[in-house]
Amino acid sequence: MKKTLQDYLYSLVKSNKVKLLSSVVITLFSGLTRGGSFILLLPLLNLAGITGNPDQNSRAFKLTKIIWDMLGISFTIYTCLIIYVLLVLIHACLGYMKNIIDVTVVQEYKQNLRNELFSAVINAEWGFIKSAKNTHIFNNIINEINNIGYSVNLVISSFSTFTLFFFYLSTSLYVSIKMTVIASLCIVPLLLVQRKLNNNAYKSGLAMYTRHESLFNAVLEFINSFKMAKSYTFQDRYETEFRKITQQTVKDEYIFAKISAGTSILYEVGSAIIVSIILILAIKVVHMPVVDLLLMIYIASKLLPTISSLIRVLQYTLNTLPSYEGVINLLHDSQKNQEKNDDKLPVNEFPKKFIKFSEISFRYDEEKPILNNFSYEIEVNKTTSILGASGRGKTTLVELLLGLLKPHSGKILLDNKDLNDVNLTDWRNMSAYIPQECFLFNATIRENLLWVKPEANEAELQEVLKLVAGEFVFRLPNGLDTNVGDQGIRLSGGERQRIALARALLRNPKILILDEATNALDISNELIIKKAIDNLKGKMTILIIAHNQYLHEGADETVDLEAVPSILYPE
Ligand SMILES: Nc1ncnc2c1ncn2[C@@H]1O[C@H](COP(=O)(O)OP(=O)(O)OP(=O)(O)O)[C@@H](O)[C@H]1O
Repeated sequence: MKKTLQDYLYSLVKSNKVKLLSSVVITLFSGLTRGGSFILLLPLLNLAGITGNPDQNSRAFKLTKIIWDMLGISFTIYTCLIIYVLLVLIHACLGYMKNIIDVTVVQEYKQNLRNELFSAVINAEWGFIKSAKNTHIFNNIINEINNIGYSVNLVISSFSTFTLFFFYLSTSLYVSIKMTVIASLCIVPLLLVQRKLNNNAYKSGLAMYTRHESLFNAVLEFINSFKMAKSYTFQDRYETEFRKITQQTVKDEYIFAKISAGTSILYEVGSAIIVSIILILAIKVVHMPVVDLLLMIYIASKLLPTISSLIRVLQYTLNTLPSYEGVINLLHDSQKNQEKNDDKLPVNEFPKKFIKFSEISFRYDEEKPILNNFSYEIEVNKTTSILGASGRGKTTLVELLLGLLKPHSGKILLDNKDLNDVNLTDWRNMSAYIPQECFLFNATIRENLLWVKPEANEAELQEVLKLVAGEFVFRLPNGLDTNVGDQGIRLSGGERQRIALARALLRNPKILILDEATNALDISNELIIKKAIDNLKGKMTILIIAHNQYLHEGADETVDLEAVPSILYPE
């Protein structure tokens, strides 16, 4: 906890040193002007005769007089009031500047952290992303960083409380060292009790972090399975589950509120006791002058709340520390699993002869090997069918070929280049992969198509749509400008697949991979797709995975994973 807190504060300081320093300097000046205006009140009371005749022994009076003499102005009630108003004006302007700087620091800190995390996640290996939980990534990027932002805001705002704390402390020391030491000793027991509350604040933050993820999970799972949930009439089940989580969230918040309120009580009562001790000692033992005694009480009544407010900032920071831990852990894990491309060989040309799986072994986990010493050679510009029962590893094979997954041993050769040594961006730019669940953005059909080739013209779009039986688009009232809804929900499954196929062809790939890409189509549309694929034969390398037999008809080669003895099938 202590180490993470240090790392968090260090990351904050490192994030924007100049602005943070400006904020501290402004806070210092702001504190001085505020303190100055407050100190002036006592000599003013003296000068007005409210606290009796000017008490020449009062330290506050002497200090003000020294400053007036240095400024070369006469020490009257009028000059005191003019300086007082001026100080308040400067204080307000500095406060305005500080607010602007603080907001910028918080927003820039959040923005940098969020950008860094997003970039690390998006550049991480597919194998890592596949094993991570979507809601974990989603919650950290969206929610937890906002949470950290609130804490950053509080930490920065506490600079002014810090300045005030040091100001009151030094004034208190100036007025009476003895009394200040006694008051400080009285605070020690409060700080000891406080430690336990701090630990509880961190633990409650951990519980809240887990709850946030459950909440995101519940919402996302419901959204993703909305149709199913409705058709199975499971709304009640979802609702009960959701209510349970929100109820637990309220409990977590309640626990932290209790910790925070407990701290307030501790310091409120503690302050009253300390002020009473100071009063008795100042009157009965030290025999302080009246003005200094008033000043001392005033300082104590101000100093103790600043300590209490600093402690509450610390507590809130500890409470949000699990958010920081979560974000940083995801960031580091993603960075450890980055796809490294910079030092790899560029792939300027598609392989001329073959793509070869050479003694490939792969498993997701130890007990479940998918491929074991698998070897196979795909001839370039040929059409290869990949056969095998469900769960045999057909998609895994394709993901290995695209470099999305890494084999545990063996090589994938592009002619004689090892896929491991080549630039994967170059390699993937030559391919078009249409997975089982084709993804469409919540945008128009045109925007979905242009995603792969922004410069494509209208004729190109129409051509690829015609190739894959996509003419239905032209009959839609808004044609290519029809919005497809979330994940293409406003289209039928078959229509979605045809758009995805058109998109793949628009890319003009060197290798086309169809992974159950037509399983939602009726026979007549599938025949049109088959004809389109037949027309592409010989022009590009094509891999077909399909449960439907006749899509494989006419393929140049067939790899039947059922018949490959070197494959250890999962049980
Ligand atoms: N991320 C993962 N973690 C663990 N096991 C996985 C993971 N992804 C896939 N598998 C397992 O690996 C095996 C092969 O999966 P794969 O998707 O490659 O099969 P497939 O032949 O394409 O199946 P289908 O025809 O049903 O799509 C399956 O048993 C699957 O459960």
